Amino acid sequence: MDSQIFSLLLTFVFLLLIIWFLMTPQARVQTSKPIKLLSLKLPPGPWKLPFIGNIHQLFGSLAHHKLFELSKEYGPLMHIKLGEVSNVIVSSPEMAKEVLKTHDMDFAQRSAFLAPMIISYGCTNIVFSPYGGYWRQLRKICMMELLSEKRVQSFRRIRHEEVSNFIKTISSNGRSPINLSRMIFSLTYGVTSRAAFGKKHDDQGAFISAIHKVVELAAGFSVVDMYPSIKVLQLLSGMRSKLVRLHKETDRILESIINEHRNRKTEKSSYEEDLVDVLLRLQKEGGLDFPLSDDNIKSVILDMFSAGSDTSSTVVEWVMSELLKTPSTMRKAQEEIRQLFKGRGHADDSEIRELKFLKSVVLETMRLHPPLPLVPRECRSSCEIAGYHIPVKTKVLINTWAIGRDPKYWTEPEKFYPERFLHSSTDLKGNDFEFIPFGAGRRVCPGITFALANIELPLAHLLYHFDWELPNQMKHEDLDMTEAYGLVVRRKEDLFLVPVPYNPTGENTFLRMDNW
Ligand code: HEM
Repeated sequence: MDSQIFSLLLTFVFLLLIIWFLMTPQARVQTSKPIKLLSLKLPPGPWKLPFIGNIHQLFGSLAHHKLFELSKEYGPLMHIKLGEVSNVIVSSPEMAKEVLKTHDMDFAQRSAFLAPMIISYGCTNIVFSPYGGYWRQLRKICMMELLSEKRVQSFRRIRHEEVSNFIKTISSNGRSPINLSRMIFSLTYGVTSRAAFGKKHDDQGAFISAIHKVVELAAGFSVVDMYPSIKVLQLLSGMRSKLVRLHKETDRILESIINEHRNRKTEKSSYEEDLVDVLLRLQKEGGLDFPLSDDNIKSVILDMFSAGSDTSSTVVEWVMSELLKTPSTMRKAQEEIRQLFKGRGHADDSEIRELKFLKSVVLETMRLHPPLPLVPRECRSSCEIAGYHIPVKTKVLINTWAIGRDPKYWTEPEKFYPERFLHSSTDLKGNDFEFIPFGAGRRVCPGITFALANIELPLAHLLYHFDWELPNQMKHEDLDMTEAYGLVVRRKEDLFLVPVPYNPTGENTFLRMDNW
């Protein structure tokens, strides 16, 4: 947990104790309800302090690190209490399989908390809507229409144009250090904006910055989410007003985009449709079990950005960081790409997909840096796992960061060694429980194809067109790999690098990208 959250927590713990004692006896009985559950055979866990539970045990480090450490002592199915909220932490492939496969139905839901309630129109988005008919319909729209293989392919031109501009911008910078992190995030948002809205919108900057803030606030570890019954905290912490402001901003922008699309005179072919077009068409056609409202459309579009952009960008950022740390692996990846691009300066998407070593590099990076290290679920109906009782409404966090480091499955788990994936047929859809960066089961990520296209293409070009150096003669081993706090775990410090153009034939290969 970062220092900002730590100081916020300390302030509020004191405040909370006062509020708790001032509460009526009736209300105190209510907050003591979850404590009663401890008399059942819950999974083991560290001793809980009154009122704060195990909050203090998450201080000093990021939650997924601390939880991994605790799981070594208490086991792969561990019970902790954060304020009022009961949490079960899953830290091994075996337990993940139990939760996400054997008991998939029981855990096919996420806990609603304040940020998605306010930002995503009362959790009517795909990510947070409760399991049931509404979610099933949205999910189907997602799989069949928005994120299907065919749709992702239809955005090929957009990806190529954006990557081409990205590479040209880097090359125009000469050999001075660039903030590669910022450029990667802006590239992914650019591609997503054009895929969702058809063009880069005038308000794109404001929209992206609002989404960034939403992702920051949506980790679910804020005081307001740990004490959901003490509503006054939402006001005292300023969280509610911050979220309401962000919601108004994103809603205003999405409203104007929807109106713009509605007022457009010309019809588009299905191949040219952007995501807003698709959703408006489905709204007009009807045929769903519920009328698709404008707010439903907005919440789905928000998902595409909030669930899709930072996650994909952060993988590219971590790949570049890991390759900078291990120059021999960087060279190996470059050799493979340079062989494929030889004489052309580019390659087809299908050829890039066949780059075995690049793929292994991406997988190994996601093993060590899963963008969502704690996959959130909720128990829908009480059940038994490994002989322990999991009460309904328990929050479940699957620690994919810990699972990717399980020494039973990974030799030298902390080592960045892409070769371990070279001859394996690793499945990303959640069938191999020792590697589940996209989750598993009914609520597995539906954006895998879209994500991989947005990761592999820019990476192949970054590695083909440039050699990379660290600024100020920094040594590779000194590159800081500290993670930042957030729902999506990025680098704490932006990645500044010096690009050295690679130009084997002496001609300008960047220009060739125009004919790509
Ligand atoms: C490297 C990139 C990405 C990673 C690592 C990632 C990871 C995840 C994970 C772990 C989940 C939760 C799965 C579970 O509960 O089992 C998830 C859900 C989701 N992801 Fe992704 N994701 C990525 C990219 C994307 C993209 C590009 C999109 C869309 C444009 C997307 C849309 C979604 C949605 C809508 C859900 C909610 C699914 C549901 O609840 O039914 N993701 N993602």
